[in-house]
Amino acid sequence: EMYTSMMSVKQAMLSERQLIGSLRTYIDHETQRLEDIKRFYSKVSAFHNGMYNELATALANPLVAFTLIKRLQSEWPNLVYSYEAEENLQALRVGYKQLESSLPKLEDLQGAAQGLMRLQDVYALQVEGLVRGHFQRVSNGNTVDIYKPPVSTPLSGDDCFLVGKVAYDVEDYYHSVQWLEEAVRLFRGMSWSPEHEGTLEDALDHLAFSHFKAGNISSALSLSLELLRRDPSNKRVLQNVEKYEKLLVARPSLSSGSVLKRPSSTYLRTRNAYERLCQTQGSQPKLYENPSLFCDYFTNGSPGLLLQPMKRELVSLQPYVVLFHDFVTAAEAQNIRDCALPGLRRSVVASGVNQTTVDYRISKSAWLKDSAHPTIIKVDQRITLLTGLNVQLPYGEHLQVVNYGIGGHYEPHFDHATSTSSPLYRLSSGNRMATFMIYLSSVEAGGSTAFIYANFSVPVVENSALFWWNLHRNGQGNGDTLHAGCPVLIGDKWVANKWVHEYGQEFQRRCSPDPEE
Ligand SMILES: O=C(O)CCC(=O)C(=O)O
Ligand SMILES: [Fe+2]
Repeated sequence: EMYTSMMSVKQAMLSERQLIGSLRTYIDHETQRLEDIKRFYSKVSAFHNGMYNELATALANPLVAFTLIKRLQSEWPNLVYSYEAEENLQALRVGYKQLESSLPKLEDLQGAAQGLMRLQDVYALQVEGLVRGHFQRVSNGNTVDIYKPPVSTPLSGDDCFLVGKVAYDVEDYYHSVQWLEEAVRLFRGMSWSPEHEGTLEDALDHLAFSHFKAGNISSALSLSLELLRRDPSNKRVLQNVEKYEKLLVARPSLSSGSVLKRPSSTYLRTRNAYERLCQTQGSQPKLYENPSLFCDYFTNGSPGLLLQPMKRELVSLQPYVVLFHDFVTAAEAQNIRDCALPGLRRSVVASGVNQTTVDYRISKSAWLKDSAHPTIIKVDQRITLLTGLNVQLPYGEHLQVVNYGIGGHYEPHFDHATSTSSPLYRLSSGNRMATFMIYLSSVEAGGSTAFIYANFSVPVVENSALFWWNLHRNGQGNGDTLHAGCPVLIGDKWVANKWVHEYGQEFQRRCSPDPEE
């Protein structure tokens, strides 16, 4: 599951570097082989050209006659039946096979394609722009760049074909139409390449069927006709053409089709708010107009913070959310990331009594014990100084370090358990009362933390930490803490979560029967 973490994507890059090496060797050997063949060709053809008029005299020379006979009996078959080409190819394949188990699998390609489509949706990016390597959105008729990459990476027709096909295979014709449209356009102006999976015919075929499923019969028909011109013997396409023609005669209204809708998903109810908050990247003006929000230097009355108070930014009162700037140093963040690296595994979520992987959380994570590194102990102590909370097991969980992947995200969720059977209760120290989340990296674009019902989002601020209470003082979950990690548009996002449970904090956060507190 390479696509679920940028760290694994980096490993894929190293594998490709090795592959380039063996391909270089292959090219060199094959070039050498062809040069040898060319030399033989030149020698023999020069002989024939030079001897044309004096063939009989030439052959009178026994040396000439001998070399002719020798060439035909020995040199030609040596060349024609040479194994060199196969041997070169074999060496290339051996190099590839050695790496094969560490290369991305089909599920990685599919996951990466899904990641692209997620970015397309959440950030309202235009497919045409993406294909040209741009991250653009159309708003009020103007095309605006969400992010300008230093070098743009255009996609090929085959790239688009694969994304479109991933959508097609799950009957998501909203996306398949858009991506296959681009594939067809690009394939039309392109010649065949040996590394490609699809052809113009494949793309036309899939696009025509997608249009048909979307109710756009006239597009399905014209694409099928184009396909039939290229492949007149294809009976299936011929049948489709006849079917589409009949349909159009019977119901001419089917010519344009309905406007394609995005496939629905589990979080449809909050989708618009979620996406709006992700797109605004934390720049919600009303937040700064609220006079009850402030920034200060904060010690929490802890002597340990007197000399170096923490820069506190109150982000929201209801729910109570604060951002502590420069909570860790760059070196500490690095230590934590390095420690987590070997233990990164696909992130899971609670599902009933179990834990499972889901599309709505795309990342890898690792749990770090205090003993993993002195930095973890320091971070624990700092959290305690700032919040007064007891973060030792079982009152606090181990530190969970998360690395997001391609379009990696965590859709709207609660950190606390909303059912009594949740695995979160295994520590027997109550529910997750508070979240302390450290941003261990920056990102270039995307990746904000969005609070859906509370209507704000916090952009990733490297080395800072976000703190909030998940529970009301009466122990009930605070519905306003519904939050999400927006898809990472550009960058390598790392966070670390410290979850603090109810037990052990009795003297730090007083209880109250008031359901509002
Ligand atoms: O990555 C984020 O911004 C949010 C992560 C989160 O909510 C979580 O890990 O529970
Ligand atoms: Fe969370």
